Amino acid sequence: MAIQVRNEQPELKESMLVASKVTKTFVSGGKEMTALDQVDLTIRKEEFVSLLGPSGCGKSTFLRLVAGLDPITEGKLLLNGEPINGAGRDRGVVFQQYSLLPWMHAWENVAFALKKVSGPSKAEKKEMAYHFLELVGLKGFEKSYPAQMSGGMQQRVAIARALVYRPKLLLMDEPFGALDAQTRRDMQDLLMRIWTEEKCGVLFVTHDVDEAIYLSDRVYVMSAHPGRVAKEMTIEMRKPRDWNDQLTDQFVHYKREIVTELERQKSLKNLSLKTKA
Ligand SMILES: Nc1ncnc2c1ncn2[C@@H]1O[C@H](COP(=O)(O)OP(=O)(O)OP(=O)(O)O)[C@@H](O)[C@H]1O
Repeated sequence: MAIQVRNEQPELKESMLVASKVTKTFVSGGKEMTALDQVDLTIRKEEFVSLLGPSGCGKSTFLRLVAGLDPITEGKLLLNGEPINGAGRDRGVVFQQYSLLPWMHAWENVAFALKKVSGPSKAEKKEMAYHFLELVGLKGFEKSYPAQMSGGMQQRVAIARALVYRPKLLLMDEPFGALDAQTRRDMQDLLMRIWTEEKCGVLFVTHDVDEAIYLSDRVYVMSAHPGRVAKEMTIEMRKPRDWNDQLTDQFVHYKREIVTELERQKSLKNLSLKTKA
């Protein structure tokens, strides 16, 4: 049953993803550990939202909750008004590790995501895989094996695989973390182009402040352990952006604000570690 969002919160009404007081605890070695504590976060339709924060603050945990790979412990996590209850084709996920099947061609890796989809024929699924490989700039490499491709190319295949069933929300967990600086920049521009064409929402986890500002409509900065939302910032720079935008006063202003918050979180974390010792 769809949960009604209260009228007095219009920003929640227009959001495709609503996290309200989401808490996640893990039990490990007989001890309970709170990874996320009352996280409030929204993503509007077709909005690009990044999640930044110190290592271990729960960014990946949050993304896994939205992907439906783990259940929340407390709070509300709604996608289009419905509680998230397991994985679904309305969400595509890209991790840092490409996890392609090495014995399959690039196109077969993409089409594999459609394995359980009834409707399109085998030939149509192949056509869809070819279409998305072209979208990510891999026309001509459809029959390459993962081992014959660079890291950047493999990640393009993984992105094509996540997009092939046209998810409404793309979830990306440090997708460019393993790539060299130049490939990473190319992939950021590719992602911006895809986002413009595919018009899906994006939840993007990264450690890279420049990357978050460059790509996002909004950035959330999380506090160190347990993860809470420490700061939310709207990036009011026109899109699509290009590299010159990173040299503007506006960009530097956003960067200063975010880095200051990250440093604040780091010192709070160190203080709490010292107090515990
Ligand atoms: N399955 C699990 N069982 C127990 N603890 C877990 C599990 N998954 C994550 N955690 C713990 O939850 C906390 C948050 O982890 P998470 O990986 O979400 O952080 P992160 O912000 O993504 O870190 P990083 O930036 O280093 O990738 C960590 O303390 C981690 O050890």
